[in-house]
Amino acid sequence: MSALLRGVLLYGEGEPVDVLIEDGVISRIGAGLDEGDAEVIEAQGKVLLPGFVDLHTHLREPGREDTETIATGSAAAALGGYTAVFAMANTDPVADTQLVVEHVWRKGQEVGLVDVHPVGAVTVGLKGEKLAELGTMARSTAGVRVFSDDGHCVHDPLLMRRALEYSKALDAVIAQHAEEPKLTVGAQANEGEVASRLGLAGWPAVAEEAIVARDCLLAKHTGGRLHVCHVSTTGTVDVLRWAKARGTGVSAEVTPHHLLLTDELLASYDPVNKVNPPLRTSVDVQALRAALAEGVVDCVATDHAPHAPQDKDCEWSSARPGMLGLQTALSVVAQTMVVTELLDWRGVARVMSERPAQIAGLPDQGRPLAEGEPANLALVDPDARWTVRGADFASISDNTPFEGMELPARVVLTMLRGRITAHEGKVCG
Ligand SMILES: NC(=O)N[C@@H](CC(=O)O)C(=O)O
Ligand SMILES: [Zn+2]
Ligand SMILES: [Zn+2]
Repeated sequence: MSALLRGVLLYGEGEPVDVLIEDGVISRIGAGLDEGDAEVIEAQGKVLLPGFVDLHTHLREPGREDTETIATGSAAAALGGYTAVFAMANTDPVADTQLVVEHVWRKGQEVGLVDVHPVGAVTVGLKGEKLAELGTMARSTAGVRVFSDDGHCVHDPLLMRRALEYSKALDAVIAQHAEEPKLTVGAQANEGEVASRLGLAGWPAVAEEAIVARDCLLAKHTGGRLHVCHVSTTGTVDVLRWAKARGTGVSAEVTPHHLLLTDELLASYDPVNKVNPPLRTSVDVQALRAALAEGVVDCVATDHAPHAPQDKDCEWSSARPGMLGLQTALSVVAQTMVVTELLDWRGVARVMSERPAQIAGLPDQGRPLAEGEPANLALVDPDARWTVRGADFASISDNTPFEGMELPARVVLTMLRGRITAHEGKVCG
């Protein structure tokens, strides 16, 4: 199978070129290439980027297939320009054994729209009491390299220390949901002026920052590798900058929603805006954007978190936290980082593809757009404008906080090892 992308801008730069894809790799790049028997895709003015890699996706299978499955989540990922996603371990049963991670891995392969890499739990049952069998999961067919109790914080410092020690031996990374549980009991919203006004119990920034600081010290002490999930506060950025300057093995992600939305939205009491960590202030949003541009925060991860209507269309306090992200990520990053000139398209490739692939140790993702490289690609229309409609998403759930918003830029084609997985808003294959 071969394809010729005609007239693309590599990373949105320079003169238009044609890109020939044969046998799963980029075989030629040049002007006016002969198509031979390749399928021609007219792509004048479109921006070609390496396929996106999401370090933080909730696919809900096994256990909550009423809200998302590996198949529907893979479809959403392909439509969003992703060629690899990391499926979080907070499923039912929890992905804390070889059996479950291999099940998720195999299902992802069967669906074949995106590489689904299972994240292994750090502790048995996400209970924070006993380390899971990290080595067994690492050596399994799934080859787990990212471990996380996401949804919960590994708050016991001794367990966190042991996990970081293991991460060295396994060439893995421990992805921490940084939330000191004693500081967030009953928390419903960012602690601050808005929460006080609305009468919602506060989730203070320090509950995140204290754990990030502690874990950076532990990562430095052990020589292990820490990844900080969904960074949401200005203080966390300061801690990360300090830790990186002293050579700590730490990386960090920010979600699209934390780059765009603030706690002012909570005035509507619409639980679609409830998420963990909570939406913060515009000061935090500005700090997160700057940190991503600077590289203090390494990458964007969606924290795509589908939820059933009964868990979202209810009272604020009983609603579950989480929001969809896969099909809006590129556009929200364009809105917050490209339109604002904080990043160019090469920068977008860095934060959505190259850095996440490096952090997770994926050798064939986030690669340069060059001859001989695997054809894992996302083609973006930089001039598109579109209106978000959750009901139109491939996800089973529709809990998008961006409903009705008009956003810039759109993924028009995604390719996994030379195979088209999504084209013009339709899933292929
Ligand atoms: N982000 C969320 O608000 N929810 C996530 C869990 C998590 O990422 O902590 C979920 O699984 O629903
Ligand atoms: Zn989390
Ligand atoms: Zn999550």
